[in-house]
Amino acid sequence: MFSQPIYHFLPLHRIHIRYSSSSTRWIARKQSDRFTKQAARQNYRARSTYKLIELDLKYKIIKKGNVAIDCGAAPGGWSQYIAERVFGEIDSQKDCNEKQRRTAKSKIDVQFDEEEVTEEKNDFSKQQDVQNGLVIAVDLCPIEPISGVNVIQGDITEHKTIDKIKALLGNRKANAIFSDMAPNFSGKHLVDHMQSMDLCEAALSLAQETLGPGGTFLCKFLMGENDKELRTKLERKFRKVLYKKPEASRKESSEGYFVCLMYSSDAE
Ligand SMILES: C[S@@+](CC[C@H](N)C(=O)[O-])C[C@H]1O[C@@H](n2cnc3c(N)ncnc32)[C@H](O)[C@@H]1O
Repeated sequence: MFSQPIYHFLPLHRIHIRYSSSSTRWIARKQSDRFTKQAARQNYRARSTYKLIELDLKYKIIKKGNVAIDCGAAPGGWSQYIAERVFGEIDSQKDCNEKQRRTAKSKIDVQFDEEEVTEEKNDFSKQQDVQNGLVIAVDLCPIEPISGVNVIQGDITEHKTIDKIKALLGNRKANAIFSDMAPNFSGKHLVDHMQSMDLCEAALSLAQETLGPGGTFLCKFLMGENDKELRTKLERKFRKVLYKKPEASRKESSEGYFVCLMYSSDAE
């Protein structure tokens, strides 16, 4: 008699979906999280945008007119913010957002400490202006268009993706390379850690091909036995390498970020 499932005829409030207790906790946590709410209010696609905002406010990574590459960019929160900085929307067209962002800044409560790096760090970026700005977002998954952002759907570990990035750069070098890439979680910490290390290596290899002198490299990694080795490698290429866990990064997550400042292609 019924060609469609019975719940099509029930009023919505009568439908009870059974969630497992871990899903219920996940939904509750997501709904109550202040960064999730803030992202919804400020139209950022991901709560993780506040990790980048905290690090950018602290280390002044992104400047108007910069060339920036965002690896593992989907759904696009980081790229939205990077584009706002690069094309200057935060200072001009989006006054309202700027006001909100100042609130975000005060809420994030960034402590400037002795590690703070001042304006002189990225001389290369001072030579550029807004018209020259270029933002490239790369991900395995599709990304809904973001104003001013060049999207490449591809795997960062593949040559053809690197070639597409280089084609967009032309003869320019990047001021900053970001990687918020994360593997598909297997649930086995060692496996996830090793895959995360591979993604960091792929992003670093991109940096070695495309980052200009004095440039910044910011990458997420899952902590584990090999992260010291990665850090040592980074220290050979960057004048300063800092480990950071931004406030928006969940305490229970094993992720951390390396903020690498002042790239030198000749260093070893
Ligand atoms: C945590 S999400 C990034 C969120 C993003 N920063 C934002 O603000 O919207 C991690 C992303 O890394 C991407 N990713 C993982 N491996 C990748 C690879 N080999 N190449 C490109 N992207 C990759 C995933 O598809 C996923 O979208």
